[in-house]
Amino acid sequence: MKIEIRPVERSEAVEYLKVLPYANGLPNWEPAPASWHGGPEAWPPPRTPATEQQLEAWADEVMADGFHPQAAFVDGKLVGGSAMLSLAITVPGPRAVPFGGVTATGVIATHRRRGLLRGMMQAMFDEALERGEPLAALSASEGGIYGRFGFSPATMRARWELDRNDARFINCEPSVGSLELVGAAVARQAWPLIHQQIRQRQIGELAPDPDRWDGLSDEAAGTDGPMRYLVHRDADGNLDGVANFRLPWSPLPEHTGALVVEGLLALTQDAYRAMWMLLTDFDLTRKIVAPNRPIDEPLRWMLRNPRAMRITRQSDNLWLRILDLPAALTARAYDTTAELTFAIEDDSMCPHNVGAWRLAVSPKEATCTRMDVRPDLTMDIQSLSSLYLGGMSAAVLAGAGRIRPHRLGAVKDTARVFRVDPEPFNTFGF
Ligand SMILES: CC(=O)SCCNC(=O)CCNC(=O)[C@H](O)C(C)(C)COP(=O)(O)OP(=O)(O)OC[C@H]1O[C@@H](n2cnc3c(N)ncnc32)[C@H](O)[C@@H]1OP(=O)(O)O
Repeated sequence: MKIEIRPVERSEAVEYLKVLPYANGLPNWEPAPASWHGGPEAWPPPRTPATEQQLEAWADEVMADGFHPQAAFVDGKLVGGSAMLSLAITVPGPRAVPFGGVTATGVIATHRRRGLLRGMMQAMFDEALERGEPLAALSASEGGIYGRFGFSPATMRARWELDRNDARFINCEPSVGSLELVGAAVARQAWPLIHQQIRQRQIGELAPDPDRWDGLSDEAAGTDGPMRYLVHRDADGNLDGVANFRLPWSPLPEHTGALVVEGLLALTQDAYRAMWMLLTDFDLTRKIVAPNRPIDEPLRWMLRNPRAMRITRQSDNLWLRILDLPAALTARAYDTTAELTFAIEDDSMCPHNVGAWRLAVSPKEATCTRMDVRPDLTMDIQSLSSLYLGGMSAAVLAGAGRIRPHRLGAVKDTARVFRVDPEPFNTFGF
């Protein structure tokens, strides 16, 4: 059996697409408990294979700038594919840092568990490092696969529910701006405009693809009905909030009357409050469901009864992988002045990260250099990747034995250096 891992050429792009589950109408995602989404069903797969015409159109996208596909060939036959997108993520500073986003991944069922994904992943890591991308990231289809490649959760998300009768606000003052229900054409303009400003301050947000919001439409989607769009304008008429919601129909009594908020971004507290006040008191609905929200949603603190907002699922969102340790750690900023010393003990896919490091930070600058004395703590590259955006607790990782301190106070110092507030969050994946 001869295995070859290499980038795809245009003449092979359709074959590459044909190994991907979604192009075959196969499941692309772990079957989530129904509670993850608004309705009674987990997100269904496309169910039917892509047509030759669709594959030809997608093949051009495979060769586009910024999309870096790799394929695995066994005895000359293309049996696996994966790709990295060159994107940017907002890290503490806030600053935009380039990263390689792993996407469009699959190996055909007859050729799995033979190391083909590992081979493609290594090739993609090496290429990302050559392009100067110090980080890789992904959304994991299954939680048990990607840790072995050095990825670890760096942002989280929550699904919550709130009964309409319990949605009583502490401050009910009317907004100084105005709300308007709009069509998809206005929403397609509002989302990029507002997201672009949010991305400049929200740690974890990603630069969108140019066509990210093209799919917003007024057409009905099965039993979900059409998506509805709400915008908020400030007192001068400038857009400062946007939300997408739907009112799905369900045959199950426990799911009827839900208003599902698929996305909501606000630039001001006034816009945030005004949009939630309308969405949580929509006539002829019973409860509000928000399936993809930050775990530190301010709405809870606006309610007279904060317990009424029930988190019904909390899960990992973006998984991060530090590829180039000193470049990554000096690309973000730090609020404090401190010196941390730590060792990374094992990183077979990026061996240049292994060893002892000294990270010296201040609000003005950060340096990260090798050292040869005993460091204050030892950790794996996954733990450092989870700490990087500032959303994970060093104490929890130490409690799990993933960070091993060699000095009293070393874990507390690590937490102080990396932690950010509010929690990192990304509104969408890739
Ligand atoms: C980021 C995204 O794109 S998410 C989409 C990912 N795609 C899918 O989930 C589609 C269905 N699955 C597949 O096509 C394949 O199983 C893939 C792509 C996930 C893995 O491809 P493979 O070539 O089988 O992986 P490979 O053999 O390199 O596995 C490397 C390691 O991961 C393990 N592994 C692979 N898949 C899984 C899995 N589904 N669950 C648990 N472990 C797994 C292997 O056992 C192996 O372990 P080892 O390092 O201890 O030897």
